[in-house]
Amino acid sequence: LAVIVERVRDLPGLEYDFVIIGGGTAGNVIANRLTENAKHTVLVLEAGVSNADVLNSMVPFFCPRLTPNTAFDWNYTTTPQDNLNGRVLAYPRGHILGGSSSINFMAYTRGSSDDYDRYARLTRDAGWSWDRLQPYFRKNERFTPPADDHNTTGQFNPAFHSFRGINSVSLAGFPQPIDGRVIQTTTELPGEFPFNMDTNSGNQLGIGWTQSTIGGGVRSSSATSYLGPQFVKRRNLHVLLHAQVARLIHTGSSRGNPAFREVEFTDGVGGPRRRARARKEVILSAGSIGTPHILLNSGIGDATDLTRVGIRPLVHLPSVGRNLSDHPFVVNQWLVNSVDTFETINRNATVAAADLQLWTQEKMGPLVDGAFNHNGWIRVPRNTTIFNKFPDPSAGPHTAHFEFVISNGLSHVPLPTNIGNNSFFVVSTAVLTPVSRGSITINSSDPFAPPLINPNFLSSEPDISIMREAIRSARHEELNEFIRENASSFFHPVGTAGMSPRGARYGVVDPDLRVKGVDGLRIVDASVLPIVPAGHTQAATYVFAERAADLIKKSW
Ligand SMILES: Cc1cc2nc3c(=O)[nH]c(=O)nc-3n(C[C@H](O)[C@H](O)[C@H](O)COP(=O)(O)OP(=O)(O)OC[C@H]3O[C@@H](n4cnc5c(N)ncnc54)[C@H](O)[C@@H]3O)c2cc1C
Repeated sequence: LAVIVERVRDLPGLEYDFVIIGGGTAGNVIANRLTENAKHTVLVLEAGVSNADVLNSMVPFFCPRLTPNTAFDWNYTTTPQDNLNGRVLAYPRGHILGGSSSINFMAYTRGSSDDYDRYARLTRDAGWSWDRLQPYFRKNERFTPPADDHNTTGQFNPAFHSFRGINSVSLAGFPQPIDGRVIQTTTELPGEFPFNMDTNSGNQLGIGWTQSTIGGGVRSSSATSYLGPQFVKRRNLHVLLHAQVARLIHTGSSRGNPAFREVEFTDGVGGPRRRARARKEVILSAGSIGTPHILLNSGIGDATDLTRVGIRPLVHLPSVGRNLSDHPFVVNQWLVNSVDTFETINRNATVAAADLQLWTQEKMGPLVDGAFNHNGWIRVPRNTTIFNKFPDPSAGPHTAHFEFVISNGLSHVPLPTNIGNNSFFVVSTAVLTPVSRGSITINSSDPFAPPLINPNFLSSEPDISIMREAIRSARHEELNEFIRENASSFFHPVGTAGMSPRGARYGVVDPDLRVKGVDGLRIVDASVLPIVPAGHTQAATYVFAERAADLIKKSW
């Protein structure tokens, strides 16, 4: 019996110890770790398609081709953004096994130690602190040589990395002509842009070499790693694709709380609805958009809001879908006279075909890397007046307020039509410590109608001030209007099913990730992070999932 199947008729049954909703970044970690114990049976319900043989998901340089508006994306859009001149933004999420780890830009960035220590403080659970999570970083990460096997001495610090985990991470495997100039800047302007040999050490500040979830020149996702060939042959693990979950079913009560141990889903795209049952727990891992959407569809959320759309409230949990935080992002580009930039590959079919042949035959050449070889993690200067008006929103002194993503050209295809034959140098900027909070809500009782996604970007003054500072340090003019006209998402939403201390009157899950006031249901994905870390969010998601797997195993 194949373990990854497309129809219910190919499953041995519909009752398992654990039913995991979403075969994404976190969901596949849980599936892997729980089935290490041969006695635990696990079913993963994934709405999206198979990742097998999806070339754009395998070839790192093709990552921008996976979103938006493809079969691998949920193709969500935001509500019109009041503070972005009313613009509606694409809001991609992976609709494919591996979830967003199969379509993301692969940057492996942990954030700062301060971020995790703040999670521990906010949840009153020291288990979420930087030090206590180190074993879980190590279980996740497998640091591997870059595709070109170059000498990486001085480009990362091995002391902070694991070479034995499951998910491959590597440095860039193809040199870009700008690499030397970026490093030269760190020696010429060490005050503003100091070099940091390893920005994943917990002290992230400075400019460093990008580490990415790539192994041997190929993307490493939760599907290729945690559901790799050595794991999917486990007889106690089943994965059902094209299974879109509509809602959780109330199955009586246990331990004094309503229990939700059944899941209603589609058997095939647009197919009939079926139900799966968990003897032990349902694990909701549908991501920062999918998870609150499914909770609301199931009657778990703000009772007044649910009643208004015709859904009977079963558990009044007003924080569901609130508290969305995401990084606003702006692409800043400069004309260059070089033609050895990304535009050449994206513009010239002959060059692209030769590069693809090199990748296919040898896993070498420019396609082995994603869209950047360097990132910078920077605090606004101490002498700015920004923090006279409002408190410093960062998690602590080792935490950046903004990020530089440094690219040898524009990575998105198709290229904008108004750039002619020009070539570019790109420093994108992101606010890492946003104060703005958005929401996921619904305006329909149809579980398959898309939710309303409002990241509410730049609705708080500190966010636009920090973005201004970020672009100023990358040298740009006419800043506010430029920002409102160009900012979009960095695709890092979290917090929509946030974790809070046990007994708190706000939040959606306890520090052991059980849904408050509910039995038989936990949430394990990026939605539980109460605040977005000062880093891209996959590393934190993987590490939270690794610890969550241990918490679940311990309780059974
Ligand atoms: C375009 C893009 C680029 C990004 N770039 C980076 C980057 O470079 N570095 C980085 O660290 N982070 C990046 N991120 C963010 C990072 O990928 C996410 O934070 C992380 O993968 C989230 O993991 P998750 O487990 O919470 O959700 P996901 O990985 O999205 O998993 C959720 C899964 O649940 C499934 N699902 C949802 N609803 C249902 C339903 N109703 N029924 C059944 N299944 C359902 C989805 O199909 C999906 O497979 C990027 C994200 C995007 C979208």
